[in-house]
Amino acid sequence: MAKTHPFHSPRTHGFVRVAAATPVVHTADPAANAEEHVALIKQAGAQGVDLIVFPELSLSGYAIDDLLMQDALLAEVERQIAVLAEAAEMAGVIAVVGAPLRNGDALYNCAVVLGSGAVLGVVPKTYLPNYREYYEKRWFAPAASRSEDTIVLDGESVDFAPGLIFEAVDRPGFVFAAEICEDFWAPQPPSTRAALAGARILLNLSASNIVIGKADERAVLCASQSMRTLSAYVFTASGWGESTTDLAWDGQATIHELGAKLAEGERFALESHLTVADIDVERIGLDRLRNGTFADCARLEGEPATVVPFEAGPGPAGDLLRPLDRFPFVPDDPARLDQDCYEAFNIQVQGLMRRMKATNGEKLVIGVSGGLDSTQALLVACRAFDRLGLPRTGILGYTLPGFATSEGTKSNAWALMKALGVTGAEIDIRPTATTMLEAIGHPFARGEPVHDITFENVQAGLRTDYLFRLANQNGAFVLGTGDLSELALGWATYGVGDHMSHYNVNGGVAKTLIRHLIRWVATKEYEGEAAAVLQAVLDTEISPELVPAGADGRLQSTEATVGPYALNDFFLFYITRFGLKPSKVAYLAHQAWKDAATGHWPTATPDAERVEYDLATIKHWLRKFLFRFFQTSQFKRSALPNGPKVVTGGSLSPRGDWRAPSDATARVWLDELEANVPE
Ligand SMILES: Nc1ncnc2c1ncn2[C@@H]1O[C@H](COP(=O)(O)OP(=O)(O)OC[C@H]2O[C@@H]([n+]3cccc(C(=O)O)c3)[C@H](O)[C@@H]2O)[C@@H](O)[C@H]1O
Ligand SMILES: Nc1ncnc2c1ncn2[C@@H]1O[C@H](COP(=O)(O)OP(=O)(O)OP(=O)(O)O)[C@@H](O)[C@H]1O
Ligand SMILES: NC(=O)CC[C@H](N)C(=O)O
Repeated sequence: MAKTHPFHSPRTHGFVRVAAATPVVHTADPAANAEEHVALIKQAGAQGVDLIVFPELSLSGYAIDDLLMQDALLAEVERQIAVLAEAAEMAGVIAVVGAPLRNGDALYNCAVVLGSGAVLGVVPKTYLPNYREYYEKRWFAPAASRSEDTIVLDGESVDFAPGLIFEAVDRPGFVFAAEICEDFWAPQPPSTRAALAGARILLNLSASNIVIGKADERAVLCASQSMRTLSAYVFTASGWGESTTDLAWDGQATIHELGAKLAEGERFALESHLTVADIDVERIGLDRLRNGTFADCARLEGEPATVVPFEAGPGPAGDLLRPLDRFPFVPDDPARLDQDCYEAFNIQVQGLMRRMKATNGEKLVIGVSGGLDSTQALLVACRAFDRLGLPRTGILGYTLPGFATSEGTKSNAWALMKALGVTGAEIDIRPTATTMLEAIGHPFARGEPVHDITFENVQAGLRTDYLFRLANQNGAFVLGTGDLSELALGWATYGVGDHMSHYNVNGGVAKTLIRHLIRWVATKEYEGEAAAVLQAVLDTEISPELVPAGADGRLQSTEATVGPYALNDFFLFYITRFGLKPSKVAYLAHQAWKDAATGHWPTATPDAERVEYDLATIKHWLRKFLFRFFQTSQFKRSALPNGPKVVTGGSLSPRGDWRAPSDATARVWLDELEANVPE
């Protein structure tokens, strides 16, 4: 399929490409500064940038003191604005530049928005710093003192006000506003109002001199402003060339979205350069949609804003320019992964401890298969018992071999129970299963190799039956093991089956994270025999082991049936956390997974798991996921045991993040996928 299909363009999926420009500054030389601007605007155009923003007073230089009062300088700035408007039009970008501009008898520190060969509007600075090293009130008037809401530039009258909103008429969600440096150090930055009025991209033109610790301060402000206002925040501060008479300038440039950093430029660089990223304005819109507090705040605190319409450029093409995790539930930054595992494990342990305490429980029952989920639940139980001061012998682990249980998993189960010091026991479920299969007249009981769903569920059901009765007999409760990914897929036997338990510690944890959690606990808490058996569990292929090996000797493989968990967890995150369209989920999955050699992998990902998926494979499994998730498995999620929410992607408990009817159809998602994802 030719890469010219609109599916392959970031623009189709609601991305806006922004550039934070860091030009070399020529002190008090507007013509030289304009040349730097033109070069960067051309570069941006060539990279498919939609919106480029320059630092504060970028046309004059910031630290020029009383030169700001010179007629020759101010007139030259006005002349160069016309030059830049033309350059922006030629490059097909919207440019926002910093300039000192006269209006009436006052001088304002302004953001000038240029598009379609003209000035679209001018935003004067609201908060002028006049403390410590800053003396802006000596030269500038604040926005609030203006007597006019328009300004005449190059013979044209345009809007002149803080909080102007610029909205693309041809690109839904491409709505931005600008503020100037000190503005966002104020307790109530103008950009907060702009966001409440609909702006999704907030720009900051800054001339923030650098002192030790300042870069972190700005990064915190950018992250928190983008998180609090559910927006993207683009910050660019003046760099090399600003006057060092009394201060120094590092040219920090960052792009944040919903609290996360998308891109960061080189600081203390000596060359003009761009920091570019694709902002997901569609996702910002969806997040605002589901977060009622944003709308409530807009009603309480919002003010009407002047909206300036504009025509956007053709938009970004080629690959997506933003960081994209292959595993949304497993960060590839080792420090972050360590923190996530610490939190996930402690959430699980706390959940269980509280339930043990509340029920005066001293024992629990768990089916130990030697697979990933029951291993993780067992590790959680051990930690909870240790912290409660209860002997681990109160954890009653049962290995319950059936018709397809392999020697490998059974011996792992036994080794695990022994190494962890819990009470182990084994009950062969085959005689009881045979009795049940006989009673219901199943052909397997007559010796026929019929391994259908009934055959599978008889075993899963009997295991559960045994565990619940053992719980009654021992004054214990049954610990559930099913994970978030299995809940998404309906990959559990309903009711009388592994779907049910008295308390489930894994229901909030995605399968891709469970693997890393086991690795994390193994490294932090265990050594010797226990660490070795945990590694053996990690090395075992995921299988329910309900159907005997085929003629080729291969065991039933879960991922061969439901698709790779790596992809399923990717789909799950973007569909439940943000409500993205299937075509966009497919696009993001393709960008993240199409090339195993690019991007980052979570540390400790085995080489064999460093795979790639082409678009056809992604579409195939996404189709299955959508059908399972939206159409066939909700009834299983509507009746779930208690258990803690763990990941930000959401829980699937009907008492938590996800409520849905159990009798819906997946049609709208399947149709959207077929219509918009090429074969
Ligand atoms: N919307 C709805 N509302 C109410 N009931 C609904 C329903 N849709 C189906 N049903 C009924 O539900 C039943 C089907 O559900 P269910 O009995 O669960 O059976 P089902 O989902 O067909 O089978 C369970 C699947 O989970 C797999 N499994 C089981 C155990 C462990 C693991 C694992 O690896 O962890 C995997 C197993 O391999 C099998 O593919 C049918 O009787 C059907 O009529
Ligand atoms: N042979 C077994 N012995 C004891 N319990 C079992 C056995 N097989 C399954 N179970 C119980 O049923 C649950 C679901 O079974 P399943 O095999 O699907 O999960 P798992 O092996 O723990 O992990 P995974 O789903 O990752 O393979 C298990 O977590 C376990 O509690
Ligand atoms: N130019 C400005 O508005 C600078 C003030 C800003 N608070 C800073 O610390 O850099």
